[in-house]
Amino acid sequence: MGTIKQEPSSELLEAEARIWNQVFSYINSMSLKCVTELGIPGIINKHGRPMTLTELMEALPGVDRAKADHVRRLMRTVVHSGFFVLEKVDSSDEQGYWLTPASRLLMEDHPMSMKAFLLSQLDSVLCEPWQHLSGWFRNIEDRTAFHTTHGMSLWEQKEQNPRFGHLFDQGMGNDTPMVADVIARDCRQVFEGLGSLVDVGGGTGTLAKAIAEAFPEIHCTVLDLAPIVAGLEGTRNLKYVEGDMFEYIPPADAVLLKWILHDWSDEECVEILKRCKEAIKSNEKGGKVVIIEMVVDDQNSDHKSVETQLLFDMLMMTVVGGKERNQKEWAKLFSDAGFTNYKISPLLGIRSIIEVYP
Ligand SMILES: C[S@@+](CC[C@H](N)C(=O)[O-])C[C@H]1O[C@@H](n2cnc3c(N)ncnc32)[C@H](O)[C@@H]1O
Ligand SMILES: O=c1cc(-c2ccc(O)c(O)c2)oc2c(O)c(O)ccc12
Repeated sequence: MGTIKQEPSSELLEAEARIWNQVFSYINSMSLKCVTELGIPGIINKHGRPMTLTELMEALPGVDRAKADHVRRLMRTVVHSGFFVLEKVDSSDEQGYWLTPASRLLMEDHPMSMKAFLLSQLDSVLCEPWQHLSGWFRNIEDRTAFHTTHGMSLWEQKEQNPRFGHLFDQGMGNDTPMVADVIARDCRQVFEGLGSLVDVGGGTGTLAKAIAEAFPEIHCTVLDLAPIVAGLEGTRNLKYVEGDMFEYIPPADAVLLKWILHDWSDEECVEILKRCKEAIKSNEKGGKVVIIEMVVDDQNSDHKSVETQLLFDMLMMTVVGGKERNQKEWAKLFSDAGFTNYKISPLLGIRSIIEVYP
């Protein structure tokens, strides 16, 4: 009697494939990092038309022609992920690599380049903490897995490791041109009519500078910690103030918080928001706080957007000890800090502009 061979069920095979796909998804990130480090988006752009593998090999500095087939396989992966397309090259049967909107943003000299963002996020300083996440869950001492890994906060690491510090600041800075563009074009009503604005935790002032230019009537102040703003020169309608947002925020018609509150716990956010409320209290129309952050929405948003928001939330938990919040969580913070009203405008992709009123 022959044995009956039991085929693995299709469900099992699907489960296996799902695990492979999830386990290897970091290879997508790292392949994209490699393509970016090799400068391939810029090389194809400079070429000006779809670029064959042979042409790419000729233009790639420091990569031996013997690696052509490896480059082809690398490119096949990032084409599959949607970062490049294969297009017919004029007057030949050959196909060449061409850019998509996403790979254009990885060119060094694109005005809204995200190259530094990619390189900073995939640096080993920020990847290593993920190896220690479960260890951190079992450890009640450390605020984050970043602490468990590096023995210090992200902000301390930036100071101690200038290579990483510079890379991280450049990566954060990558976000500003996109936000500044949307503010100046699609969100003018949020800033129009203000006489003064303080950008709390505004770093070296790239966003405040863009606002000061787009709205010449607004007097802008950048508040950040002393080491960040020391020695920076203002302009006619922009000045720098050193200080701690938990202590005191200078008075203004509006306070701007971009990517600040997601670094902090609910209790810390309420403290910051109370200082904001004091800062706007002398405004006769009541003033407002303008927050640029995500509002996590797992009910109405599409699957990919929610996934990106959840990944950001995990990043905040792991690197700084903050969190991304849903509408209910935001509403609670505002009411706990003594504000009476707020308006959420989802104008910035998966982020929103939240206007909060006393
Ligand atoms: C994640 S960065 C955001 C920077 C900028 N708003 C942006 O969106 O690019 C957080 C900023 O908060 C600043 N910061 C941290 N603690 C602060 C404090 N107690 N008072 C003022 N600024 C602070 C940091 O120096 C840093 O520039
Ligand atoms: O690791 C971080 C990365 C970023 C970041 C995200 C998307 C971008 O396009 C960008 O240019 C920077 O933002 C952070 C942040 O806002 C924090 O408060 C703390 C850590 C991070």
